[in-house]
Amino acid sequence: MISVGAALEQLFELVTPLDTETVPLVEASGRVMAQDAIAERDQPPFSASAMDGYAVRSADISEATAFKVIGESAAGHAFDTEIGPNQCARIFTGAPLPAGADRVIIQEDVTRDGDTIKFTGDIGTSTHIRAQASDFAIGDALTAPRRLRPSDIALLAAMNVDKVTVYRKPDIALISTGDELVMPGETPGPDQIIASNTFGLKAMLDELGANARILPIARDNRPALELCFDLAKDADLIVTIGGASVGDHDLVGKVAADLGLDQKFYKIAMRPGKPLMAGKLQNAAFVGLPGNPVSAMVCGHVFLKPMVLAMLGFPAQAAPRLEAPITADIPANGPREHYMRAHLKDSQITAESRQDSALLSVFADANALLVRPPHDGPRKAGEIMDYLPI
Ligand SMILES: Nc1nc2c(c(=O)[nH]1)N[C@H]1C(S)=C(S)[C@@H](COP(=O)(O)OP(=O)(O)OC[C@H]3O[C@@H](n4cnc5c(N)ncnc54)[C@H](O)[C@@H]3O)O[C@H]1N2
Ligand code: MOO
Repeated sequence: MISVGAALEQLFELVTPLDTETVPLVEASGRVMAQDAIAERDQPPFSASAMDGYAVRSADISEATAFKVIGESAAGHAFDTEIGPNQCARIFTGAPLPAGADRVIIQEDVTRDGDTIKFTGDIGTSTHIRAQASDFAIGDALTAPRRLRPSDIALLAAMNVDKVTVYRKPDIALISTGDELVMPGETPGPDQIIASNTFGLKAMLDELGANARILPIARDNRPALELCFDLAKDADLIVTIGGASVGDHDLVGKVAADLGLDQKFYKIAMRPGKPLMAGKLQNAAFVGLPGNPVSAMVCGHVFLKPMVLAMLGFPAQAAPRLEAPITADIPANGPREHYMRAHLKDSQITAESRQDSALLSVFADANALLVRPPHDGPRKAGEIMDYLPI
């Protein structure tokens, strides 16, 4: 059995950043930018008023008691006459500052009588001006790789970038295996259960920016598995679930080998997740996950998510860990790195009392995986331990 870290290293060797595509800005949210986006203009493109008021020359302020209003600058309608001594222009928020003016007096501090304004009191010190390019300048870059958030989309729009080059979405084929499985919504026989893993994994991987496809369930026989592998052959990553262990009906490894799998490893020192296998199957990366529902999902967090991020151009690295004190004693760990289902609350972490890798209700209650190194000794309440947020 190899360690979790060694397994992850080998998994990273199976994937590379994918090719790119150009998408319209309206479809770019959540995608990972593959090329820097460059601002095509200054923002603001001119010095603009930040308030509604009057644009004046600050040099006049100490002397003059009254200013003559000679025109108006509104957003989208610049006033193109220079402001002279003791003159001003009516100005509105977002409007270009007329030549000559270098300060805006807000209208609350002014009385107006016809074309004349006077200050009513303390006008403060702010100029109420947004300088040209004070947000960003032409040529400024939003750098890749970057997962585009709504705030990035707004920035790109302001930069007048209407198309973005992003990494293609990883195409991931998810194959449940087992005679006992039916799809959600179907009527299971008395000895059957519902296939849950593919649905949980699809949700996890799609959220990360992949395009995960749930293939038909492969029954526990060679022709069925071969058919599903054939349906999956164009995928970037093929993930099987179940049939990975040592039972008589655990055929995934054997069938994949006969189809030409270049196997990198089988079995890792991890709990849950021991019977994990991986390799290259023709052009696709292949990962065979254990069937136990929590094992499959934990392996998704620990292995599949970092692989997908590497395909999306991010550095190949393990899922980042955080630290928190544990709320109760926990006994010594065995020889496998243990990813205990746990609940983080008020910055403290509590291992769930039941750790069976079949328990999806416990997994759904968990919001963290408490990580125990192999052979970790007993731990006391209050000790700081690593966890993965999930
Ligand atoms: N003698 C041994 N038995 C087992 C070992 C072992 O080392 N020696 N390892 C155990 C461990 S650890 C795991 S994990 C499981 C993994 O077994 P498989 O990958 O072969 O998975 P299956 O036997 O096909 O299924 C296990 C369990 O999960 C259910 N399952 C499978 N697929 C799905 C799915 N898509 N959705 C929901 N549930 C699924 C399946 O019905 C079984 O209950 O092996 C142990 N045994
Ligand atoms: O190690 Mo298995 O992956 O418990 O459930």
